[in-house]
Amino acid sequence: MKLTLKHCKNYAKLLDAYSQFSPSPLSIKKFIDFGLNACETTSYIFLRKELPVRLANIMKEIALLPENLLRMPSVNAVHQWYMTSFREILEFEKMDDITPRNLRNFCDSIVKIRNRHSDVVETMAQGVIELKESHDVDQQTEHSIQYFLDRFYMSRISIRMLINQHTLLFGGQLERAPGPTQSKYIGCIDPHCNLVCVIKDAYENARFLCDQYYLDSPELIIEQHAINELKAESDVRIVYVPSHLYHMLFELFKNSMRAVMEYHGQNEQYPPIRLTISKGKEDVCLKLSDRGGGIPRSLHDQLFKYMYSTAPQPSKSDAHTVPLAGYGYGLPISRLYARYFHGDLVIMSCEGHGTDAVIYMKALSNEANELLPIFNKTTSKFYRTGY
Ligand SMILES: CS(=O)(=O)N1CCC(Oc2ccc(-c3c(C(=O)NC[C@H]4CC[C@H](C(=O)O)CC4)noc3-c3cc(Cl)c(O)cc3O)cc2)CC1
Repeated sequence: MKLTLKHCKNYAKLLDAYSQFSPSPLSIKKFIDFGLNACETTSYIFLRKELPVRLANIMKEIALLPENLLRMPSVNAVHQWYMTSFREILEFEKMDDITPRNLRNFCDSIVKIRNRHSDVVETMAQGVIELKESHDVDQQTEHSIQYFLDRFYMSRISIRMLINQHTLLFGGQLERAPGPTQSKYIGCIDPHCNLVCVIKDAYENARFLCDQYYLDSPELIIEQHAINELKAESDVRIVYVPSHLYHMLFELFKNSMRAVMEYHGQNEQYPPIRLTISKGKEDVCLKLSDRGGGIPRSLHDQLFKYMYSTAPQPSKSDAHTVPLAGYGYGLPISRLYARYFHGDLVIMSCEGHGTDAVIYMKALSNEANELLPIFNKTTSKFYRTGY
């Protein structure tokens, strides 16, 4: 649909209108309680407002990005995807009657939006590279980009969580096996997530890559400690989104394996990665400890940067020495997944020895609230002044 000037003015007004609302954070408990007695109409009425609110809040920040970045082809493409998705979802706010047809069209529409945005992370990374290759990037711009991308990817995690819950609960794609449903999940949430199962899955997949590249890999030793409930043989469980936890663990195992294999060279015996699971009253912690020689404290912040000011582009010729500065977004986005439900991901490295990486999660699902970026005057001020 061609956007006339009138349309653009209308959308600018709608963007302002929806960005005046703050996103409404949900806890894992609220997701579970709703999913146990799920009503599609209730979910539709909530989402047809909440999705445009969350889109509008982050779109206002996209508009505040440095001009040079906003003009990059890849960043412009992402901006267009957001405007198209915002326009499409608003169509449902205009509908008064709620019919099975409208509910089905809504489901189809949010699946289309999810698919449209599937390559946003890679496309934004390409936009940052386009900027670096065409402009000198000062420190203020780099800080603005770091600040924006943390908020932008957190917003994207939250929007995809809402879409996934609705489409998994009501999308009807999953053919239910006859008789009592086999799936214990509530949408993408596992109410009894066995941590050891997710840990072993992430470890085996990271180990496969490590074996392919280094022809060997460090072993994994797991210890579990939990107050009260843990009997000798049972595994620690938590109400969580296994795919989020897998993403974090896979990234951390890759980093530990790379450090250990690079630090110990052609050793016959590589020191194992030790993973400690602890469940307290407030926190569930997963600590990965490796003896990969660690990194200097001065480089800690580099690990979480989306943009490298100094590291050269890794040339194909020296592919065997994978630089500290990678070009993924694995670690910063893993930290966002941990923070999304009010947890955290912390790296503590001791140069000359090794690194501890700790994933903190909330033990109680009613405390695991979404952490959502909110557009307001303070946000705008940061983009203008940098603090
Ligand atoms: C942005 S990203 O998400 O895409 N990503 C971040 C991750 C990065 O890869 C890695 C991997 C491992 C390491 C690493 C080293 C290491 O490498 N030491 C040796 C260098 C010490 C400085 C030395 C120098 O002075 O430059 C040059 C050698 N030591 O300890 C770790 C380590 C890190 C994490 Cl986070 C961990 O969880 C476990 C670990 O053992 C660093 C970087 C790709 C990019």
